[in-house]
Amino acid sequence: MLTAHLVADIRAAEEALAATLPEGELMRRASKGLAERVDFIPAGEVVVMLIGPGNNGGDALYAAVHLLDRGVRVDLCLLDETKVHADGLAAAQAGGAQIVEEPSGQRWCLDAIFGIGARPGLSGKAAEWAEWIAENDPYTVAVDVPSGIGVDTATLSSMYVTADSTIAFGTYKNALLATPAESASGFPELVDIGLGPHLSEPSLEALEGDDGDLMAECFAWLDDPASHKYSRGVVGIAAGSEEYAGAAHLCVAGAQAGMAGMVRFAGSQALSARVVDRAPEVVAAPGRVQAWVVGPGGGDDVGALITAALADGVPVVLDAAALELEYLPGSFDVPALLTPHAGELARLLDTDRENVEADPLSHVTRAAERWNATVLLKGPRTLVATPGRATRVNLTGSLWLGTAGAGDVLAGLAGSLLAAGADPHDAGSFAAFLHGAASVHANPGGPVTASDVAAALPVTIADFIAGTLDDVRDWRD
Ligand SMILES: NC(=O)C1=CN([C@@H]2O[C@H](COP(=O)(O)OP(=O)(O)OC[C@H]3O[C@@H](n4cnc5c(N)ncnc54)[C@H](O)[C@@H]3O)[C@@H](O)[C@H]2O)[C@@H](O)CC1
Repeated sequence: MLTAHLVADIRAAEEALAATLPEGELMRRASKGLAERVDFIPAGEVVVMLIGPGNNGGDALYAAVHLLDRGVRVDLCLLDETKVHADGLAAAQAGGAQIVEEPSGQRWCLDAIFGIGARPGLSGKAAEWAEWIAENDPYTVAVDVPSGIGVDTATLSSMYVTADSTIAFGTYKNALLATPAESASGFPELVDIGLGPHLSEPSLEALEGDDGDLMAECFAWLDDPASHKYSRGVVGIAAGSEEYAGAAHLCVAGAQAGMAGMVRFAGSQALSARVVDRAPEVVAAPGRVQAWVVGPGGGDDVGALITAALADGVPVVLDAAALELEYLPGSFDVPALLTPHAGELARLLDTDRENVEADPLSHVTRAAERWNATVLLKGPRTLVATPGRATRVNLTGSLWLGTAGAGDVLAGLAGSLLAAGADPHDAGSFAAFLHGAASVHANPGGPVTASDVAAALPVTIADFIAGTLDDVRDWRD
């Protein structure tokens, strides 16, 4: 699992660690790690380092010494000559770094204007440098975080640096993993400076390919050779309508590909007949379920279906047509997973889609607290927020997953994990992870249909549990 921490927690950890180390050791570790991570810059090339007033600039100045040692030339642009890491500057200059007035012509750039001490936005010289990067497109490496973005909020500002890669120290920051700020960080890499034992709970987590054992832990019956379809759980699907019959099929396909032992379908006689015709394993008779999925492609009866599902007192997944304010209780008293996209979440929170997209972390957290539920906000980096838990951000999948019906498959899959024993936070985040991974497996680098994704899920799940899943992260290089 990748983890990101808030600035205040990182500072506390750095303080605790620094107290156990010789003076300056942390910056030595950071700058050495930084220099190692940019070893692809060839000797003889010129790197321009944009140096701000704090320790972020200090990291780059000490890294300059390593680069100079191996024949890379270093130009330094100082944001403020009166506020610069003096010892770092002296070391870089002693190694042969030149101070230049402004960046011009260099093909390599290190953004060390601001690190975790940054306030969002850039002005004056820093803004001019960010414009120079945007116009001239040098290969840009951000030191710890790209300057100008909201480090904790993962928001963008009116002016910020867009990097090709970011070398982060100690832990990821929210801005390196969550949208929209992650788009400015390029490919983020981590340098271990020994912070781990001093870090508190993460603010953000991201599942990785080798986290299959975490998913397996959610399902006690996996260890029981005598488990049967009912011990695996029954998921009830109330999806589809005359107009959107396909949603019923896709939601059922997602549910069948998941962990539950049985799928029960609740719908009109005509729709039920179609579903069973296509998926003969589905039971279309009333009966007990361990979780309900309500809403994908839903029609006029969605309100009644939600009322019936909630009356069962079992966990629920509410998606699409079910995500109307009038249908939701003031606060859920059953485990609930809501799966809106940005537009649906905006409607629920009475705001605009643009506001949600500009600051998804705060909106998804607000909604989770407002309804005492898990909220899975679908998007290029799907977020799963639950009160009292670290929010999870999903890194699998690609833009090809933006296809009709993909959400129906996701809702069915999440319901299947919920019915099989996972809590809504795990069900939502593992479903998002598997859904993205399956889309990559189904056709790496090309178009997929929602049916392709559902079809690729069982093997993806097997690989994930076995720990043999290929890298399915989409760092969008
Ligand atoms: N604290 C430590 O022990 C370590 C810190 N490290 C580095 O230190 C960085 C943090 O250093 P600092 O706390 O000095 O903070 P920064 O280097 O991020 O700089 C903060 C300074 O910039 C100013 N500033 C911030 N945003 C601004 C804006 N938008 N416009 C104008 N001025 C702005 C602040 O007023 C402050 O003076 C980390 O990101 C990391 O690179 C690493 O060396 C690892 C160890």
